[in-house]
This record gives sequence, structure tokens and C-alpha cells, in this order.
Amino acid sequence: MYFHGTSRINEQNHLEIGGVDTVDLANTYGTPLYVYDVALIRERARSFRETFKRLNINAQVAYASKAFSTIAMVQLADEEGLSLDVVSGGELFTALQAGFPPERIHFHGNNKSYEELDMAIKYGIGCIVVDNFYELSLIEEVCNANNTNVQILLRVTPGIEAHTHDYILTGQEDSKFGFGLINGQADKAVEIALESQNIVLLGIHCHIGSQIFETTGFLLATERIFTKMKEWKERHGFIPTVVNLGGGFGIRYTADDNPITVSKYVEEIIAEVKKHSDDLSIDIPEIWIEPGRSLVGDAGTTIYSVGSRKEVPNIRQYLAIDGGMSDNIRPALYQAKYEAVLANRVNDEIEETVSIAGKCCESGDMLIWDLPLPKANSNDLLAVFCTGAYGYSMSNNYNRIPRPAVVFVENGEAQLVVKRESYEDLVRLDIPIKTQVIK
Ligand SMILES: Cc1ncc(COP(=O)(O)O)c(C=O)c1O
Ligand SMILES: N[C@@H](CCCC[NH3+])C(=O)O
Repeated sequence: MYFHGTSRINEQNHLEIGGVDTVDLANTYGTPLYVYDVALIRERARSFRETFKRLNINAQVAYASKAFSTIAMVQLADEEGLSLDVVSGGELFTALQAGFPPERIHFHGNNKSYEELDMAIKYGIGCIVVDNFYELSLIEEVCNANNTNVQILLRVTPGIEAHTHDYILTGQEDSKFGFGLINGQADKAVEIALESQNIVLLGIHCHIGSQIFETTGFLLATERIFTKMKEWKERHGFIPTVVNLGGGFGIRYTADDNPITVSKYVEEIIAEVKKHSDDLSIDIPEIWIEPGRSLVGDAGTTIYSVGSRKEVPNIRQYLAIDGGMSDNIRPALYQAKYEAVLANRVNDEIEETVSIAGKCCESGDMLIWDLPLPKANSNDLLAVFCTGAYGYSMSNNYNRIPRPAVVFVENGEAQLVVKRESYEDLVRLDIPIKTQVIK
């Protein structure tokens, strides 16, 4: 059994997180319930920031809020001195509602609309990470209309295949994201940006994928970007102030995952950056990174109530919980694996192997296959670990299942930060038709 952060077993044989008994949390707030270990999020944020500080590198650590975007989480990111990566008008709005300083917000996305760009520019956000030629021309329009300038990074695809699930690969040449570094698109984009009166070209961005365990891909991306920087320096005298190497640092979901530490990722990347900066005879640029999963992933645990059981004789025991792909779509989407325990009987003897089924009307709605557990009964509580990233943020209302509540726990206290959706919330935007049938 592996426990992350402040998770432990208390005297009642219950799972405790942040000094709070999860059985009490389930009784107070209901299930399913997302529980976040705030101390662990702070610890991760600090280890990223402190490593850069120790290495004497000018850096920004931007929390990729797509991993878990709520007002409370954005406030926490601000408290920890992080910058913020947003990827839509909705994430930007959440950040602004949370009072996050606009100058530390970076705006991503491969199809930002005129309205989204206008909103970002009007609020004076720190920089726009430009993804394509269409966006460059839209930015010109928005800047002209607002009579202002904007700082940008150009997102490039370095042509790297990181070792992760195909759906979360982004650095390969055949990707919907960014300007190709190898095929000349990035060169053209640099020229356009340098010629523009409205655009301040701050630097270059790349993101090679997600849930990556090795530094090889990051080092190769760095090398490719610096090779191009040499050309751009010679051709245009352009030296990026910022090189943003994205996020994607892997975490431990199950015993099969062996991530390296946050400081090791950063140390190896910085050693490579220093080497190439020396070769180019330039000062080390500001290094920005964008971790999402590695800041919040293992800090999140979902608590479910066990409901029905179905035995397929000699084949399998299905144990159904009161959530599923509506609150965690990752197993269905990426065959993602999770570990879990009974939160109200953590140390009871393991007696059977069960497969955890969600309650959605889909055979593919299976959270965990072949999980060793004590003999579970209805109303026992199942705690699924490491659901903090891309759980709540990818939750949905399939089968009109309301989204769960979210609580933060820290130092023995729990705070509700997102209310549970109600049935009324589900129909709030519905408009009945004017029926022709006379009853
Ligand atoms: C551009 C960009 N930055 C940062 C991230 C965050 O990735 P992760 O949560 O794997 O750290 C992503 C998602 O993969 C991304 O697309
Ligand atoms: N949503 C994905 C990762 C994609 C990250 C965004 N580019 C996951 O759950 O692993």
C-alpha cells in the first residue's frame, strides 16, 4: 500500500488526509468526493521553485490550470508564487475571478477566438503562447482594435516522440499544436513576429507531452530549440528572453510508475540549457515550465460509496461505486491505472479481487480492473488515489450525473471549495419547448 503526502491510516483504521478522517468527510459532504491534500500541493510547488532558486536561474513555474481549474486552486497557486497557464476563456475567467495577477498569466490554445484574445489583451495578461499563423493575424487585429501591444511566445513542435500514451503526445511533428521547428514554419513565424509593430516576441515555447518519466525528451527539445536559436541569432539578431519547456513531468499512479524527483527534472534540463547557452555565447534565458499533473495529481483522492455487486461465476466480481467515467474519464480515455483502498477499513485483510465499475451506461465505464480488496459491502467507502489532475477538470454530466463536490484538507481542517452539483443545476440552462399537444 502506497500513501502520498499526508495520507495515513488512523486509529480507527480509516484513511486520513491532511489530518482529517475521510469517513467524516464522506459523512459531511457526501460521495463521490474529491479530496485535495493542500500541504502536498504546496510541497510540490516549493520544490519546483526552490530548485530553480538554488540553481540561480531566472524562472517562472506556471501551474497548468487545465489539470484542475477552480477559484480555490488558482488562489493556492498564487499563494505559492506560481504563474498560471490557461487554455481557454473559461480558465482565464476563473483565474481573473480568483484575483490572480494578470501579468503572471500565460494564454495557450490551438484555436483561440477573437473574443478570447480580446479578453486576454484587455486584461493585460503576461503573454500569449501563439500556436499558428491564423492566431498571429488575429492578434494583429485585436491589438490594432485596442491600440496596444502584447508579449508572445511562439509554440514550436520540436519533432520528438516522448514515451507516453499516444493521446497525450504533443511534441511530434504530426501534431495539431504549434509551428513545426523542422519544416520551416517556426522560422516564418519568427519573421512575422519580429516584423510586427504590435507583437513583442518574448521567446519560444514547446511542450512534448504528458506523464513523461525520462528527461531525454526534454533535453532533446532543448537542443533542437537552441540549434534554431543559433540560426535566428545569426539571421535576425533575435535572442529569446524566455524559453518555456512546458510541462509533462510524470507522477506515480501505481507501482509500475517510477518518476524521478522534481529537482532531478529541473537540474538536468538546466544543465542542458547552460551548455547550449555557453555554446551560443548568450546569457541563460529565463526558463519557464508548466507543470499540471506533477503539482496536483497525487494530492487528489476520490472517495466513493460502494453500491451493487455482480458476480460472473468463475470469471469476475464487479463492484459498483457511485461515480465513474463522469468524474474520472481517464481509464476510459487512456486506459489509465489507479490504486485504491477501502477508506473505512484500510488495513483489513485482503480477501478478494474485484473490478471497480462506474455507474454510467457504458461497458467501458470501468475504473479499476482486478483490485485486491477486503470483502467489500455496500456503503463501504472506496478511496481512489492520484485523481487530482484531469479528474474534476475532465468531469462531465453523462447520464445527467451531477459533478461531485471538492474539499481541501490541511492541518486537520476541511474546507469545501466546490459545491456538489444539484439536479436543479443540471437543468438550469434547459429551455422547455412550447408544446403543441393540448393535454
Ligand atoms: C502546453 C501544455 N503545457 C502544460 C501542460 C501540462 O501538462 P502536465 O499536466 O502533464 O504537466 C500541458 C498538458 O499536457 C500542455 O498541453
Ligand atoms: N488530460 C490528459 C493529459 C493531457 C494534458 C493536456 N495537454 C490526462 O489526463 O492525462
